[in-house]
Amino acid sequence: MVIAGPGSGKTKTLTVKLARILSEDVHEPRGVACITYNNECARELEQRLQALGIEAGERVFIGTVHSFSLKQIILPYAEVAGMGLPDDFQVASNGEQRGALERAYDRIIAEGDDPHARWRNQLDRYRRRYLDRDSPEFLETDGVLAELVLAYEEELRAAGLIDFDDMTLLSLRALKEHEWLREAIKAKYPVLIVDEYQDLGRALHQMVMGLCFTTGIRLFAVGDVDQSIYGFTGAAPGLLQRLSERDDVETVRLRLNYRCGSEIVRASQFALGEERGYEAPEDAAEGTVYFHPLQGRYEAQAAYVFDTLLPEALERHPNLQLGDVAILYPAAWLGNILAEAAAERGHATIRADNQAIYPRSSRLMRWLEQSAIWCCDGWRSGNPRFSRIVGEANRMFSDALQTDAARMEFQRALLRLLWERRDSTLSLHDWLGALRQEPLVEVFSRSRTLVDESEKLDDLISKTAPGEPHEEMSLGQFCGHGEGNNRINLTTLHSSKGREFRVVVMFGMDEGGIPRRRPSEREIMEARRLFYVGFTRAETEIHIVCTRDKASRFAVELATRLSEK
Ligand SMILES: Nc1ncnc2c1ncn2[C@@H]1O[C@H](COP(=O)(O)OP(=O)(O)OP(=O)(O)O)[C@@H](O)[C@H]1O
Repeated sequence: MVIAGPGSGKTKTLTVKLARILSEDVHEPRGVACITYNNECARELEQRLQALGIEAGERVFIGTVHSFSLKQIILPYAEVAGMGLPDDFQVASNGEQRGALERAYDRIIAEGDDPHARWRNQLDRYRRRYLDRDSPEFLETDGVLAELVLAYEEELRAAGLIDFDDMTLLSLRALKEHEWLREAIKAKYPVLIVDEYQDLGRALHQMVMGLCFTTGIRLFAVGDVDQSIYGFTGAAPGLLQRLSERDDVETVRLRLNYRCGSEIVRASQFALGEERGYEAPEDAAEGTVYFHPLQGRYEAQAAYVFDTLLPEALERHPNLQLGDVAILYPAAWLGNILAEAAAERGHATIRADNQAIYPRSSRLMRWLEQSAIWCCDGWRSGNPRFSRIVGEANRMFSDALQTDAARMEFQRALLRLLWERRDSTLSLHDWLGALRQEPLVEVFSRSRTLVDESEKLDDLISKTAPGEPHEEMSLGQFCGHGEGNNRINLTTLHSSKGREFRVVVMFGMDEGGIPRRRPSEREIMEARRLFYVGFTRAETEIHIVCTRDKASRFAVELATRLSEK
């Protein structure tokens, strides 16, 4: 287990280790399973592995704990493990989940309030917190919630559906019950690799305990308790600590931060409020921390970022490209203000938050971007290669493309379609529509797991339709073709995790935003870690933009401690 701070090379170590294990330790047909927090992290790992000459495929599973549960446990073993699912079960869409909650609410609570606003988060948290449905903790900690959870799960099951949390819960239950299932997983994947352990929650932790410490799968995990920012989704960073303290776990701690300039590394520990002894390597550049207490509304502050802060940074670093710059903010609505200000000045942006025109973390969307790049230029440059696009499709659509003949037919249809549309000026709407119509329609109709993803595609198709706000969007704009590395990154602090940029602007660093209004002790601690995660994305310059007189307590403390030196 590697426990280390930001920029210490955890992800780099993990990918190199994975590559070495695959080429030297684990021989065909066995492989390695690598579990990470979200699809964005999975893509990042796949790309880094590719740079080492390793394609994810038959022998390497890279994905979230949900996709591991679904693809490696539920789909192959639901029936023999007696999971009680119908043969043709489906993954519930958002609408179906809402329906199940409404029906469960009417059965159990029925007080006339909005079940989604009032109960959804509580329900999710309770389900992730208490995994064993027969345990006294589950049944007694909150009797009403326990009943609501049971009713909700019954409603889903009655409709032949499972949702995301079910994936891990059902898998965990089956693994606990059946030693043969654990042995089967071990036969296929004698090594399990886990990235971002601190954010993965109880279900994964219990899976790891069963698969690794009972069944004997080798474990390699990396994490950082200080970067735990998903408490609200059930992350429990204490589990990482507990694992590292076991006698049969060797824990390695890394001290150097290779990413950030030395001044930024030093300041980052003030941002966290803990002295961790992290340092930059001896030959590291210094890096600079800037504070910008501003007056006025966020619109005016955004104008300052684009008209003053950014031009000055570009002047200091003549080879800086806009793609090396990221603006981070605590909530997506601030991203709207920034996106508008950027557009008014003719800057292209890439947004990674839930207000983005489509969710960048979606696996299908990433695949569509890659296919679009192929149409714009990849068919000529080999970047990406068509075989890679097909490989990813085969993995993503594995439950719909089960035979060689089906895969071949899909590949032919896809190639024909993309080949005829090698033009970056095509309307995105038409391109997506054609893809949806031909190769994808079959896949979606045969798949039991892609309802959510197909809804995202349909949503994007309607947002780009004639008369809609994004009707002008071209294929090239969709995938950033021709803009090189010139799109400014706009992202929430949460989505900036794991990434790095030469210049980072932390925007809206105000009380009420980070932490939120009237925070609990726990929320203050998590907000501080979020502040720290954002801060440590910067290589060369970090800019804290805040409202004068309203600055976040974390920014104030940081400025005070830096001025004390
Ligand atoms: N031993 C090393 N020597 C030089 N550079 C390194 C070394 N290890 C990692 N790096 C570089 O440092 C940067 C940070 O590495 P990486 O992303 O793996 O860190 P991390 O620990 O996963 O960070 P975080 O937790 O903040 O996401 C990368 O640019 C990586 O290439």
